[in-house]
Amino acid sequence: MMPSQPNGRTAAASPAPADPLPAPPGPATGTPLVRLSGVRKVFNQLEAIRNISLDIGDGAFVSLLGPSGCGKSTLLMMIAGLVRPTSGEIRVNGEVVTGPRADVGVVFQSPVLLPWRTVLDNVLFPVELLKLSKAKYRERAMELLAMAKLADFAGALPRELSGGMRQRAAICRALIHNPSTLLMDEPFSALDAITRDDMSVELLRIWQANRKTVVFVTHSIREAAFLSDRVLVMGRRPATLVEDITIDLPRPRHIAMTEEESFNGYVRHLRRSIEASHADAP
Ligand SMILES: Nc1ncnc2c1ncn2[C@@H]1O[C@H](COP(=O)(O)OP(=O)(O)OP(=O)(O)O)[C@@H](O)[C@H]1O
Repeated sequence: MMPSQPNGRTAAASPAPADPLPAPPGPATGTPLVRLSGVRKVFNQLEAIRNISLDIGDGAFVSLLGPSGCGKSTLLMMIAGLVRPTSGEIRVNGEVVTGPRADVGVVFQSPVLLPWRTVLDNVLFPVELLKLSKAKYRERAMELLAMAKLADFAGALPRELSGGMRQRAAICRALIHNPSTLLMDEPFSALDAITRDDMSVELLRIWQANRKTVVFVTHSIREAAFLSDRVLVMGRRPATLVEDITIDLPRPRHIAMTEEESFNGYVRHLRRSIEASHADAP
């Protein structure tokens, strides 16, 4: 039987931000970074999400896993402040979410870079939206691009980049203003299998260097098991959380680990959990 208790890990100290923004809260405050209380979402007559309550600890990597249409993106967009819950409450850093927040970065399925801007200017775009000084953030942008192995492409236009490179640039853009929380909605789903594996390892490297709290939406069981500290399995619509599974595999993780029995045990367990929760779906 797999362990299925909430993850209580706290983050290592974040590197000092190279900007004047308030630093993310330190570890072990006792307060979860993201808290959902009785969250429900109804679209017209359709109940998409039913009564989800959930705490996500500071620095955790948590995946929302479930089949297409179960409500994963809706839940993520509510945490991002881009969709309002019908009832219930969402808090990030202790504050009720009422709209998009500067301490939350979002990475969408498609990288949506502005085609006429260079990679560097795309990464700096949130800085402009937040009316912060671009000059102050330039160095940080170059550091992020170097971390994402894109330093040589800072002056390139998005069309000169591969899909994987564009998605890495979008991740840099989401990190530029040093948000404490990174929300990712199936960011690798358009990539081929090899690039997807490479990007997963890359994301874990970036996450470990920056110690963000990550909420990652996927319908890939393997991807969820490989990346996460904790996988939340979502049941069919109206979505509820059917299982909360701690992935107790060592870090740093390497793709070779996906061939090990311990990894495959988690994959089998997650698959059974999804199958059981969707067995009587119409
Ligand atoms: N703006 C909207 N208006 C009406 N219904 C919506 C809206 N957004 C989502 N829904 C419905 O809510 C349900 C959940 O959709 P959602 O996109 O959150 O699922 P998902 O699990 O992310 O799916 P996928 O993996 O295919 O992206 C679906 O039945 C969808 O049709």
